Amino acid sequence: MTVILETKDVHLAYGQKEALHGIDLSFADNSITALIGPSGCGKSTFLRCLNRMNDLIPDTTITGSFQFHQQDIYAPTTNLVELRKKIGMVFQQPNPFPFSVYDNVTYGLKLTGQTDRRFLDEQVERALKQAAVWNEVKDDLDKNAMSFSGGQQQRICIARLLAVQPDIILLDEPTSALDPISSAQIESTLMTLKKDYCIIIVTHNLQQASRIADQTAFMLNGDLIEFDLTSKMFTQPAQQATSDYLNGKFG
Ligand SMILES: Nc1ncnc2c1ncn2[C@@H]1O[C@H](COP(=O)(O)OP(=O)(O)OP(=O)(O)O)[C@@H](O)[C@H]1O
Repeated sequence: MTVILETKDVHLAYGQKEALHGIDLSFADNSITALIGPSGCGKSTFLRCLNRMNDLIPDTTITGSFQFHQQDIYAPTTNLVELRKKIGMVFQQPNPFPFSVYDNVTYGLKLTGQTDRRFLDEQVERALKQAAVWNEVKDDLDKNAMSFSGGQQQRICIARLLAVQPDIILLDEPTSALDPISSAQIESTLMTLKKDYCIIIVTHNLQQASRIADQTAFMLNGDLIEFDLTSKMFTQPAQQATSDYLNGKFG
């Protein structure tokens, strides 16, 4: 596995209040990393730093190093549209655009000027197959994406992101709004996708982290407490706080 994204000494403050106190993490290709920790510990804040979504929040100060391949994510020359194509994000609530499945999945490609219908058709099929939702929507590509179930909408959103060929997929509690069957389908989709992508997922569901993540990072009050192979952390955590959290003593 090759590390493609590395952060060092990441601090983030909302106004005067520091929410991240120096986070060092690295993320490898072809792997899933889970970010876990109690509510308010900074998981989503950290995740949003990785494709500069926090830039949209006023009065936010971010310092530290973010190396994606050999590129500094926060360099003034970074093209944010390109960055977010390479490091895409899936949110807690499925958020398809209120138009057809086809137009959702081709949205990013059309933004880059792609108009060749055959190419777009191929990409729609590829992305929906990769997101494991093709069989359920292939006869309804013209139907409004919002008319599908929550789980299907979430996989359509994953397909929308895959269409522009990202390197990294960020997911912020992607299954917490879904029923158990839809959640299991998303988990299985992610397990397949990790063969081709680097996946970073924020989850409150410890069983989900233990099922799908190769590495897990445990955060607490804006600090990174422990980062290790999931199999190791869940059986032999190095820190007492990790053990207490995994055993449900707080959180
Ligand atoms: N836009 C914002 N403005 C000000 N403070 C914020 C903002 N977003 C988050 N915070 C604060 O930053 C801290 C970390 O929040 P964050 O949402 O990153 O935690 P989290 O671990 O993802 O929590 P949860 O699991 O509940 O989603 C919290 O104290 C939160 O109140």
